Amino acid sequence: MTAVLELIDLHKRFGRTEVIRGASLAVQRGERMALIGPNGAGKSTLFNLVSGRLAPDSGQVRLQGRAIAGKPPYEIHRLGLARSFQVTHVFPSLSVFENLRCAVMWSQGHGWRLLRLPGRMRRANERVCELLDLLGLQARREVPAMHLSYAEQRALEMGLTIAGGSEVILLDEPTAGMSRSETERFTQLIARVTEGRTLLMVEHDMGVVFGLADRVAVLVQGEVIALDTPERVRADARVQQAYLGRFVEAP
Ligand SMILES: Nc1ncnc2c1ncn2[C@@H]1O[C@H](COP(=O)(O)OP(=O)(O)OP(=O)(O)O)[C@@H](O)[C@H]1O
Repeated sequence: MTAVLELIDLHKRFGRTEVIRGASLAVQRGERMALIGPNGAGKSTLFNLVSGRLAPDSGQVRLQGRAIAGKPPYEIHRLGLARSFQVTHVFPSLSVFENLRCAVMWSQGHGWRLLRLPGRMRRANERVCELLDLLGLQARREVPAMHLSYAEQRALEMGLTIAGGSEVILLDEPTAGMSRSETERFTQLIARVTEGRTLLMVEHDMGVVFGLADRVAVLVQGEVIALDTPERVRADARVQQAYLGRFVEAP
């Protein structure tokens, strides 16, 4: 197996507090990995180090073998890593179609003027149609994003994340705020849109973790203390201790 994304001995401190303390893990090509850990463990910080929002104090991040730590987010995106955020980044007054087309254009490095070239416009529109089918949003394509339901907005956000066809997808709490039935549908959507890609996601919902993840990485106080299949991680005594036993409540 080939590691597509590698985190190697990462360290990051804010002031006097070391938040990431030698975190290492490798995500294999085509794997779906969940990153879990108690509140304040450093999950978002780790995502920020991988996606380029923060630079590590030491250590390295490798994307398809290439060192990316410290590069700006747009460059890391162009190299094949896309990240979603807990807060949605949609343009509220633009339609679903227009939002997706902006993301497709941006990922190809085109501005509006270049899109006027007929070939580019046609290719961008075709890609948007593929995305609408994949997301189940074809019937909602002309609706302004602000009129979508919460779950539809999250689906659109997912579309914006994958629009550029990145190999590696980072999802930050993709089902946060959803009802049980919305969560189940969205879990299926995540499985569909990440088919054939590599996924690393922060997720608190153990139903989603067990439904999607091939392996689970457990971050506690800035260190990866376990990295294994969901079942083995659930049985790990250190994980039980870190979660004060609550992890056993998983399905
Ligand atoms: N920019 C920052 N400046 C100072 N401290 C920070 C900064 N970002 C995060 N922290 C601190 O780092 C620690 C880890 O935060 P982080 O958000 O990465 O944890 P988390 O595992 O994502 O938590 P949660 O599950 O609650 O979202 C926390 O104590 C937080 O207060």
